[in-house]
Amino acid sequence: NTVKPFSFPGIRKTAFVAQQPRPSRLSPLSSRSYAPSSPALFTIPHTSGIVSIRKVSNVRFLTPLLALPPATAQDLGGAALVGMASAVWLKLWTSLAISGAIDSKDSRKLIHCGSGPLFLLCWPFFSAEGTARLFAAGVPLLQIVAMIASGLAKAPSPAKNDSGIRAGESAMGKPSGLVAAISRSGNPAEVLRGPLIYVVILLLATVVFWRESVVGLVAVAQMAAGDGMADIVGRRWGAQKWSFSSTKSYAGSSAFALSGFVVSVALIAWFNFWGLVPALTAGVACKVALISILCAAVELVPWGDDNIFVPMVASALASWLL
Ligand SMILES: Nc1ccn([C@@H]2O[C@H](COP(=O)(O)OP(=O)(O)OP(=O)(O)O)[C@@H](O)[C@H]2O)c(=O)n1
Ligand SMILES: C/C(=C\CO)CCC[C@H](C)CCC[C@H](C)CCCC(C)C
Repeated sequence: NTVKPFSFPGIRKTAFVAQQPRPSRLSPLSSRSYAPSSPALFTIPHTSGIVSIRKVSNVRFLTPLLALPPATAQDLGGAALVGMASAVWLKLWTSLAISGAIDSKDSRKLIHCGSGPLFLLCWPFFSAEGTARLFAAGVPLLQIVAMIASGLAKAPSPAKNDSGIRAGESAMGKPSGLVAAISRSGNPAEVLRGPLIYVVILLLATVVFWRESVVGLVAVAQMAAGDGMADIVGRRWGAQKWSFSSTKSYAGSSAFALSGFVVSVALIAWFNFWGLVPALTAGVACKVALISILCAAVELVPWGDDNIFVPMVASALASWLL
């Protein structure tokens, strides 16, 4: 690998892009090469023109990164940035849930809807090396460790104020930030169920599918956007229930199919933009629509965990149809 500097005219910044030889280790889909290179990850402010690698190495904090092979530096930097973005994302919803600005049910479902797709949106910023997926997988892995630590924490004692549950608190008392934002009742043990399974699925999608296949994209979109929106929409506008269910509504299932479809298609278009997957054709869009409808039907099944069954069925259907 070589490092090639280039400048953006008028922006007065220089980016360093790892110019990688077409990796033979990647799957046939990737090596078919839908794009020339990975995007620039680091931009280094400077005052004029193109800077040399020696000048950049004067930026102290970058020196250890520059000593690494460019692809490794890109993946390490990428994982650190995505990890930080993840912390900011969770902090945002946690603060809103704790302050009482939004209901913890909504913060939980908005985190559910957004985390998976946002994480996938970051995948193109990693290098084309075969090990890149392992660096990316470090983000859900660290999250799993944090969730196990929060989940094993002692449940807080019930709030002393019997007049009601204060904003940001629950029947279980005042839970920790993450627990407040992603558990239903404020019981830390709940983090070890649906939320933990969700992040394990993200980890598996990263390691197993990575960005060379649309299967992982579709599976995560159905689990995150589809299932999350079914709840958000169904709880508000889901008065008309399915005849066989007292909780699941037509509105919820329609929101599932529509959001699962829109987010799957958007992710495929994003990955195609970076040249990582083939262009979205009408045929592929129709198949994704069918997968979204079938996953919405799976969500109606009253047993099992949606965070397991939905991505399992979605990945099986996507592997078969796409
Ligand atoms: N097809 C669906 C799915 C969900 N809902 C609404 O969303 C709520 C929660 O549904 P669901 O996610 O299936 O319940 P749980 O799995 O128990 O909740 P969670 O995912 O938060 O664990 C339901 O009560 C219902 O109001 C709906 O109307 N139609
Ligand atoms: C509440 C959840 C599921 C319940 O059905 C989702 C839990 C999500 C995790 C707490 C957070 C996962 C973060 C991702 C690993 C990384 C997101 C990165 C992105 C850039 C925001």
